[in-house]
Amino acid sequence: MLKNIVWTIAGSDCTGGAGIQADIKTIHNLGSEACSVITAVTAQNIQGVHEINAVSDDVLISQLKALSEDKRPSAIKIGMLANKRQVLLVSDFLANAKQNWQVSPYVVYDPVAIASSGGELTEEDILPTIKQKLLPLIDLLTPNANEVQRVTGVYLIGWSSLKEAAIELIKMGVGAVVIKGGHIDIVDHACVDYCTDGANDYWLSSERIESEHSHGSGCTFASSMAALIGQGYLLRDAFILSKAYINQGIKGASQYEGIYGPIWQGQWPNNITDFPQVLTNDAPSAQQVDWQDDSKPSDVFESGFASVDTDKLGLYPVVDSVAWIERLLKAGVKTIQLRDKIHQGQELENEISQAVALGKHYQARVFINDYWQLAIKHGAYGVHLGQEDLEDADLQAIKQAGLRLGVSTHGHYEMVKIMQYKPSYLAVGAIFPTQTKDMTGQIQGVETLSQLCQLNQSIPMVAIGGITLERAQSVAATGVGCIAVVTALTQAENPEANVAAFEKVLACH
Ligand SMILES: Cc1ncc(COP(=O)(O)OP(=O)(O)O)c(N)n1
Ligand SMILES: Cc1ncsc1CCOP(=O)(O)O
Ligand SMILES: [Mg+2]
Repeated sequence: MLKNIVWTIAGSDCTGGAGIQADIKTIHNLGSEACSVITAVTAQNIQGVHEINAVSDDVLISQLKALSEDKRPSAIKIGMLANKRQVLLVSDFLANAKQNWQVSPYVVYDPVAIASSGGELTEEDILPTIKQKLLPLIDLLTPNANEVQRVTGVYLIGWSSLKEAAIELIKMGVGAVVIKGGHIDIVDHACVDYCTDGANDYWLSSERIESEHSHGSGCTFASSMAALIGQGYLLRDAFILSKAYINQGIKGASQYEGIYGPIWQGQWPNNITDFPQVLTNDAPSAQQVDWQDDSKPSDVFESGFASVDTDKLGLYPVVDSVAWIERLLKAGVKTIQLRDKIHQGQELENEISQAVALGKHYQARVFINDYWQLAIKHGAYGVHLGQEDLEDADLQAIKQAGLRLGVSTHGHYEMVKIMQYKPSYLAVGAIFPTQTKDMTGQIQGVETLSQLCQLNQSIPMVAIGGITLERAQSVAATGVGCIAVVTALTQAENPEANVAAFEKVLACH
């Protein structure tokens, strides 16, 4: 299989902990192919950088040219640029690539040299050239606190100042920003990172890990973002995965005890304890970091929602009428959802009450999609809510009424966010392209489903979207335990036979 190619344009760190060496290890270990363009050969050790040794313009250009011919990347990570000429050369190269290549590369810039412009990593002050030429070509900038302050002049003295600084950076032309929290001292016990593309904000918080081994963490983080976005992960998912990768790397670096050392560029992060918490306004983690003035603790986080009493919900048809509910319950289905997007008013209420009654009659788990008030009123087994539905729903009322709660998620970020609510199940979708609902940009694939199942071992999981009988085996092999389907039953020649066939596949896992 062809791997996704990622370039790193950066300086060599002879200790191997940062720079191009850290980038290559990260990109490779996260499953992409790493190509390198060396800007400088630094001589450094624990005491500091002794020499920069920028490569000549010709040497820089020849590397870019050679790789352009047959190793075009999906993403490029830029680190150390040693002087103004290098900034100009790389900017011209990127402008041309973005305009003329068939697939425009996603460019991540870790402005590692900015804080020391004219100092230990650059020959002269390169900041004005970077602002003028390079930043407008950058899709994602990953500065730390010092770099933010140097570029924007905004001092990070409260959480809102991160937003303020990011807006300034986006005005300078970058597509998105991650402000890394490692050097932000607004709170001392947590490390809070902020990501925005100007339209959406993502906040993560991890317990601060006290360590002497953080050399190379900025290079590693930016390379991880480039590798993951190059592989097709959304910004928010690359963000949380990269943060987990850094946490794993700092914890895993203990073999260098006693000296200032590099973080570990390990394998794919699949341990939930390495993942940060997603900050939401009402979550306990938000209180712990004094996140927003209006954030208030919510009781909803104190205990979980009612249990579905199994970790494998089996086949889960999602249907739009009482007639389908009755037919499939008769066929032996034990978990089913009424997803009625047509009826309203009294007709809708009648559908819901009949669906609930059928569930009781057949001793099956009937979930109601969207209409949580009517689900409570008619004593449904549970409700299923999407991400947007959650904003308006009274989760405490659903919990107090004893209803189970299922929630749709689309990737790592949303899954970790929703895990805080301890719902009765977590649905992941769409696994494959589907005709039933517009899921553009949200196709997860079996590999991501597998990663998510490995990460979340505490809440039952459901896979949905484009799952046919032929694909059921590969989905069930992820360990998901429940397959939700619409058309694989409602458009089947023999739905009853398909129910039995799906159940057979699921029973083997
Ligand atoms: C099991 C299951 N998973 C996901 C969905 C989608 O729910 P939602 O995101 O609320 O979208 P709509 O179904 O309302 O269009 C689901 N219904 N069931
Ligand atoms: C409701 C929903 N949510 C995510 S994908 C989807 C549709 C699944 O339908 P199908 O099984 O026909 O692909
Ligand atoms: Mg919904």
